Order: sequence, then C-alpha cells, then structure tokens
Amino acid sequence: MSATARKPLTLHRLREMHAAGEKIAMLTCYDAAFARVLDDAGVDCMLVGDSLGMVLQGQASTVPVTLEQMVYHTRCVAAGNRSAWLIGDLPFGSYQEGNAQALRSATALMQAGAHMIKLEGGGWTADTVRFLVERGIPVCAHLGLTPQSVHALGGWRVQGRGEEAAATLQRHAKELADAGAAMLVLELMPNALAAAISQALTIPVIGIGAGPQCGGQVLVLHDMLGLAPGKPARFVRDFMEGADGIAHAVRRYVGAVKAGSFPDPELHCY
Ligand SMILES: Nc1nc(=O)c2c([nH]1)NC[C@@H]1CN(c3ccc(C(=O)N[C@@H](CCC(=O)O)C(=O)O)cc3)CN21
Ligand SMILES: CC(C)C(=O)C(=O)O
Ligand SMILES: [Mg+2]
Repeated sequence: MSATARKPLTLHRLREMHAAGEKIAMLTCYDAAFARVLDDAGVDCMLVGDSLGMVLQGQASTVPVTLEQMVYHTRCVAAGNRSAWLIGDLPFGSYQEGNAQALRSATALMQAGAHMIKLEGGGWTADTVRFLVERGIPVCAHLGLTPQSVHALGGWRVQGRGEEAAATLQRHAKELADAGAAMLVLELMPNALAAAISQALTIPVIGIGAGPQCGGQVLVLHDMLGLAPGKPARFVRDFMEGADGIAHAVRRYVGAVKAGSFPDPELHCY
C-alpha cells in the first residue's frame, strides 16, 4: 500500500483529466485482492465486467451471467478498492425489458458499491440512459462489439467496417452522449472510426481494440496478465512479459496508457 493514498476519483475529476488530455487507464476487476493491487498501481477506473462469465466461470460467452453474480463481484471489488472509479456492468437481460427493470438492476449494482453502471447497445438504449441519468445514476455506454449480442453479431468480429456501418455507429454514439452518458466504451473497431467518434464527443471514450486515439483504454485484467486461456485477441498485450510481478505489470499498463504507447497501431489495432 502506498504511503500517500490517492483521493477517490470522481466523475468531476475524470472530466477534468479528459479535458486536460490525460488518458484514462481502466482495467476489469472481479475481486477485492486484485482491487487493492489495481488501486495501489494507480488504475483510474475498475470495471466489474460481465467478462467474468468467460474469465472466471469459463463459459463460452457473457450471456449466462446473472445480475446476482454481478452484485456479488461488485461488492467484492468495492471492499478492496479505496480510490478508483468503480463501474458495474449490467448483464444480459437485466435492462432490456424497459426503464423500470434497468433502474432496479442499476440500483442493485450501485448499492453493491458501483459509482457508475455500464450497458451495451446502440440508439435503442438512449431512452434508458436518459432515464437512469435523470435518477442520479452515472451511465457508461458501450458500442461496437457488444459481447452480449455475440450470437446476433455472428461472432467476435470487428464492427463498423464499411461506410454505412461506420455512420450508424457514429450516430449511435452521438445519441448516447446526448442522452447523458458520461463515458463510452468502444470495442473492436477500426482506429479511424474510434478516433472520429472520440473527436466528435466531449465525454471520455475508452477503447478496447479501438486504437490509440481514444481518451482512455480498457483491457480484461487476466488478458493483460497473460492468464486468459487460448490465443489472445489481437488488441491484447501481455504486460507480465518482462515484469517484476503483478503490481509491476499493472503499473506498466497504466504508464503505457498514460504515455499513449499502448495500444501500438502496428500491433494491437484494426
Ligand atoms: N478474456 C476476455 N477478453 C476480452 O477482451 C473479452 C472477453 N474475455 N469476453 C468478452 C469479450 C469478448 N471479446 C473478444 C473475444 C475475441 C476476439 C477476437 O478473437 N477477435 C479477433 C478479430 C476478428 C476480426 O478481425 O473480425 C482478433 O484476432 O482480435 C475479440 C474480442 C472481448 N471481451
Ligand atoms: C471488455 C469490457 C469493456 C467489458 O465490457 C467487460 O469486461 O465485460
Ligand atoms: Mg461487459
């Protein structure tokens, strides 16, 4: 634990960082032990991602993850975290019924310790985003490869290739920002498209497989520690390679994101 504890990050502070051009470093986190490590290493935002269904549970997608499981892991992370901004992922089926269901699910994550909730999907979610924001719940939107829709999208494929698909994603991003989303995750899309969306919005855009020109980056923790099974996706870098332990690997990730040296457009991008 560092001698000088950081002040807890706020949405106000994240907006200031973004306005000043400082990149935001986000990692997924699923438990208290890692939350301590990430907090001490200076990670700005922790996402309790529904990717835990694949990473922790060994399932083939994020579709089976339940709200109850997300609440449990959010509570675990909140217990270990002191100063990072904590984002809870709404799982598949926990907001699609309508605004009332979305508010109930978001409330469960906020009461478990989340500071913000994230939900996947395009323009159709804008009304729900507005509804939650008006009721005091900060919302992060998520566009591009939205894993909860993997069976509809036809696999883990790069999104927004082609003019029409790119224009649609740009329109959805604008609609979500207008609805009050305070942050936007862009997953798996060409650099140029993610750069254009980041430029067009004032809110921080956090990329994963979306190029270096986003306002910040996120990776799945176990991927950047070289712990995920199988061949990693192209956008992953193993920060354990040459690192002196886990805390050092996480500090190297934070440093690389802040310096703009990760992701490398030659290696990790589309
Ligand atoms: N461990 C883990 N890491 C992740 O980043 C992640 C998850 N799990 N689970 C939920 C989703 C699924 N994700 C994935 C999974 C696979 C690819 C993948 O294999 N992509 C190909 C690109 C295919 C194309 O060119 O269209 C690649 O080579 O990167 C990408 C994102 C991202 N998310
Ligand atoms: C990869 C990030 C953006 C995510 O949604 C997750 O980890 O569930
Ligand atoms: Mg997710």
